Amino acid sequence: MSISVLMESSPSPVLLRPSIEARDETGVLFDPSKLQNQSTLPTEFMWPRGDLVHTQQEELNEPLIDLEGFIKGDEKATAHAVELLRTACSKHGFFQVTNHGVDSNLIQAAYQEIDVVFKLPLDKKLSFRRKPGGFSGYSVAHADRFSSKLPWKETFSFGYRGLDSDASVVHYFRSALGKDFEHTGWIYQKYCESMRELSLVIFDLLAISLGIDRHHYREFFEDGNSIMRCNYYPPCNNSGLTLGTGPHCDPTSLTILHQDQVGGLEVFADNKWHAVQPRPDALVVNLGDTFMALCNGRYKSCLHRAVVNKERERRSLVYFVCPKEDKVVRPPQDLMSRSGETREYPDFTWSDLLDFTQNHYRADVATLQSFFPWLLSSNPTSNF
Ligand SMILES: C=C1C[C@]23C[C@H]1CC[C@H]2[C@]1(C)CCC[C@@](C)(C(=O)O)[C@H]1[C@@H]3C(=O)O
Ligand SMILES: O=C(O)CCC(=O)C(=O)O
Ligand SMILES: [Fe+2]
Repeated sequence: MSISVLMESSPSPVLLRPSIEARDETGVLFDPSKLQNQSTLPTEFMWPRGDLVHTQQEELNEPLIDLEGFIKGDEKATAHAVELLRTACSKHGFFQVTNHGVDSNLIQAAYQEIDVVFKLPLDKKLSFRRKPGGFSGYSVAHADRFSSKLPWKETFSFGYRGLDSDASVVHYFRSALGKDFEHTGWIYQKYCESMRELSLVIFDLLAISLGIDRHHYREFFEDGNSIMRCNYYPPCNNSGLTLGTGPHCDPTSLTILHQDQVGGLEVFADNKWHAVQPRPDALVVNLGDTFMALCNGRYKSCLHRAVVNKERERRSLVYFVCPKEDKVVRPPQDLMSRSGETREYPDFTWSDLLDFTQNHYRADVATLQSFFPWLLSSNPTSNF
């Protein structure tokens, strides 16, 4: 089968276009296995110079936060972790955690299953591709959504319902991929459960660091529905001209990411891009736009991107924590009343922001700035 990127008559770098069926005659699609052998880069994958600016050699002086003491209730270790977290979140919204309680065998198993999924024949992968407007499923370079600045990656995403008593991830794999994928489903079910548990620990630490009720964010997110995404970045002959994932802040609340040993994740801090060295024992944590709104901008949504590699394929496992769709996102009363701060952002729901990023706007460095005028114009009675 020959698949290449869908073309359209008037390419638009930012706006979404209506999704088009994979083999529409108006365009061409990409077959990822053929693409990586091409010597020239299709123009759809070229990124502007400004987005490709080089990485600093100096590593980011990011904190590595050991969670063991906090999880065990050790006061001194907690105070130390809180201090590191507060500084990092105020500066760039990025840190790594070790002794996080997620079984390293489970992480390894999740990588094996990534390979099971991405090595499937393309027509099988397309049978569970992302449906227009949704976020679950397989995607090649998001070529059905965008026409330029395509990311050099294949992705596979699915939802995870917290408080999940009916193994929704396993159900998804069984219904979308088939019953042969039940084992894969169970690995990701367990992976998401572990990530959820860890996210609640991190929310406790974030609340302590902001001086509010320790369980405030845990309670807010306990019934949330999160998104799990597996990223596969094929090697690229023209790695200097494209990006695996362009510069962006995650619109979600908290992102817990594991990258393989190839490396490629970069974080923007002190006005430069910094490579994040892969650490098999660590999980990368990014704050997203929704958390920034939940703490009235005290902490930053982390600006990051992923570069691609000339020789080696790369994988990452990303768990995006989201509130329950209809919950109102607003900073806690005790944060606001104590400081006398004014509100930085209007109220919104995750369902609105998700709709915005899946149907109206491609998430980037300025999603929130673009979201609020859109939200207010579609809902003029909003309370801001
Ligand atoms: C709600 C989401 C939209 C994206 C997946 C999750 C959180 C991160 C977003 C994303 C990764 C930011 C960069 C652009 C994007 C289109 C991508 O490259 O995948 C974004 C995701 C998406 O809209 O699918
Ligand atoms: O693959 C990576 O390291 C980064 C991916 C990412 O930022 C994302 O999926 O939102
Ligand atoms: Fe991201």
